[in-house]
Amino acid sequence: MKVGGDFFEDEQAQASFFASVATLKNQGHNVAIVHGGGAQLQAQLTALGFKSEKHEGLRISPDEQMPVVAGVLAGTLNKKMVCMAAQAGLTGVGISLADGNLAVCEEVAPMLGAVGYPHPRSAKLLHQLMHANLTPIICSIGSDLNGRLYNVNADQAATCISSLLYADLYLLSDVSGVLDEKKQLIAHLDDSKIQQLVNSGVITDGMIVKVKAAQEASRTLGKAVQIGSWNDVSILIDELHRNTGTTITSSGFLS
Ligand SMILES: Nc1ncnc2c1ncn2[C@@H]1O[C@H](COP(=O)(O)OP(=O)(O)O)[C@@H](O)[C@H]1O
Ligand SMILES: CC(=O)N[C@@H](CCC(=O)OP(=O)(O)O)C(=O)O
Repeated sequence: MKVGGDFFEDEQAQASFFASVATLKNQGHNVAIVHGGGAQLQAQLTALGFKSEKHEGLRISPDEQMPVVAGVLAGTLNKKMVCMAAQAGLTGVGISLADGNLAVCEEVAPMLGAVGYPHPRSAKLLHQLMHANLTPIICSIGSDLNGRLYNVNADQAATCISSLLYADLYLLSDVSGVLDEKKQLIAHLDDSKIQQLVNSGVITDGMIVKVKAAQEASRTLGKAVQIGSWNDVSILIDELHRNTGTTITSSGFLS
């Protein structure tokens, strides 16, 4: 499960999300959590006098800004997530994509600076943590084999983790799912419909990155991916595969 958007500003959502994760664990499901924090990172960069812009939903991240980027995402927010988990009775272990050889990053484009695309490497650490009844809480900071740190979009980080675990993927944000031009929830999207909605400007900004990450996960895993709200996560408990948001299926997906 991946949480992003205003999650860090909403204490009620945090409590109910982690309570739901605890219930899922008690029901015998293993859960790994990936988190974003773009809004909090933006606020910290601004407070420190850095200008920060996004290109097609990805934050341009000069290497000299990486201490702040990593400080917020892998530091403050990752540890806050571990504390929230503890309040729900879960023992979380906060890690990054760079830990345990989970992933190796590749620079996306020189003009974006240290923005990385994560290639999955080893699920060993995740399996060991979950086997020990610990909940992995993963931030979207990665590295390459030369030791350069990268800022990874958290939806892409979640896709990487789901493919390592062959796990069902839930991308949970502050919207109920993908919305149409009348702001109505779209129950199901496939490749051609996504392309159409992106071309017509109905899907924009961070949602473009999110649907593309969901498409990639659906293709790799051969199963549907959910885009929904962390507010609805408790509904998932009774029926894990119930769709409360938008279900994404991509070519190669076999039902
Ligand atoms: N068609 C759409 N449906 C829903 N949200 C959309 C759409 N197009 C753009 N958005 C925007 O995308 C945002 C979610 O993407 P993003 O902010 O990157 O989420 P997160 O931080 O959870 O990854 C929504 O809050 C909304 O402002
Ligand atoms: C490269 C890139 O764009 N990285 C993201 C990482 C955080 C993120 O994705 O947070 P949300 O899920 O809350 O949006 C960023 O800097 O905002």
